[in-house]
Amino acid sequence: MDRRVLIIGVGLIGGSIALAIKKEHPDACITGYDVQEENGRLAERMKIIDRCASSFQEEAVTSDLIILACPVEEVERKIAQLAELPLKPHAIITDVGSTKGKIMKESRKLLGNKAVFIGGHPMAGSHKSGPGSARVHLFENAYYVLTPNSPAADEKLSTLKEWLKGTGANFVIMDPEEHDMVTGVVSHLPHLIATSIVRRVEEHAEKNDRVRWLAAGGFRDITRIASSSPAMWRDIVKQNQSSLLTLLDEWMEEMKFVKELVQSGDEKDLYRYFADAKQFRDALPVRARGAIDAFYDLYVDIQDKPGVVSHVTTILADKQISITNIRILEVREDVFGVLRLSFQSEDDRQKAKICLVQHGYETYLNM
Ligand SMILES: NC(=O)C1=CN([C@@H]2O[C@H](COP(=O)(O)OP(=O)(O)OC[C@H]3O[C@@H](n4cnc5c(N)ncnc54)[C@H](O)[C@@H]3O)[C@@H](O)[C@H]2O)C=CC1
Ligand SMILES: O=C(O)C(=O)Cc1ccc(O)cc1
Repeated sequence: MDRRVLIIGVGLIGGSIALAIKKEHPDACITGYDVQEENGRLAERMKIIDRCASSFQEEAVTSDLIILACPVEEVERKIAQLAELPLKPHAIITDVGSTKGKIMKESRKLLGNKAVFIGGHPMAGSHKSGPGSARVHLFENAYYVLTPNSPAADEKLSTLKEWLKGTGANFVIMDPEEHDMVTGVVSHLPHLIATSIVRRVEEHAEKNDRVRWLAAGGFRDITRIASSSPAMWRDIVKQNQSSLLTLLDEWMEEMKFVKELVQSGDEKDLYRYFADAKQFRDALPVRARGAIDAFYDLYVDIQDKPGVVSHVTTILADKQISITNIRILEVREDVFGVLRLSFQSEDDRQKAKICLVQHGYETYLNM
């Protein structure tokens, strides 16, 4: 197998793919190109990629594998630009974009080229972004959709799977239109709904500050994804417009039904509505590892006292527990804030929890 890989867009997904490729193919030279130069440099410093380049065109013509890992509108533009280049005859071009229909249509421009295009979408990720959040295990046990665009691309499927073996993902071939409808149902529409819930709550919070304090538990669970990259989601909605319009019509019907249910107050119907949803959700398969589990975060309530943050970090340093990220998240009525500590492993997170609790801190695994 040839050994030059180019990743265009070294953020959460590009960075995680780079780590997974390196794990299985340590000899491969992985170059990253990112329009935000600091992301490329950070990925290089973190040894996520071997080197970063300042022009993707120069790198593309000598690469055996090109992975487009930028927002999906940009994936389309990059395909058109790559189609103009004298790419290596056996090169494979793939992407990781959350939509496939428009990208696959655009990929026809590459058919005149001897390189092949195989669309890709790892069905795992997070609301975090940037190379600092990249994780080698992000895609473990997740489904990874592949959409080859030609018989020549079919022939290269096994080579691409070999490159991506380190992801630990389960590959599945899908038709691009079916992909966009299914991801519309399970990912893109839920994202719009989560975001709209946050916007409703924000409006209420402007009138009553207590809304902010009480926005906990369930609200946080169903709106976590609303903290994702706005640029990425702007592009997904633009690319999957037609599926989303159909799904939004269905959603409005569902809300009409819910309104009638609430209005009727019928105990049996209300119970059934919740029970049916619980039964379906409880039966959904759970993934053993990866995605959100790859982020070992611990939340700690901290009081408004000088030196409290350094007290927390000193307790952990004394126990030789490394923190990979630290952030003060929000202000509540009775406390100064919530500290979010990120660790490299579940083991570190559990150790940190135990020693912080011993020192009287209140900690949570989720917010
Ligand atoms: N975040 C997630 O959970 C998942 C995202 N995806 C897809 O992966 C792709 C990347 O998303 P993330 O890694 O999450 O976002 P990210 O924001 O972490 O990384 C995207 C990177 O692309 C770079 N970029 C933007 N425009 C560029 C351009 N013109 N040329 C070169 N680089 C450019 C950005 O500077 C950034 O570093 C998107 O297409 C998204 O739809 C797929 C599965 C999961
Ligand atoms: O954060 C989460 O739970 C996600 O669902 C992440 C995600 C975002 C976009 C995708 O195309 C696939 C996965």
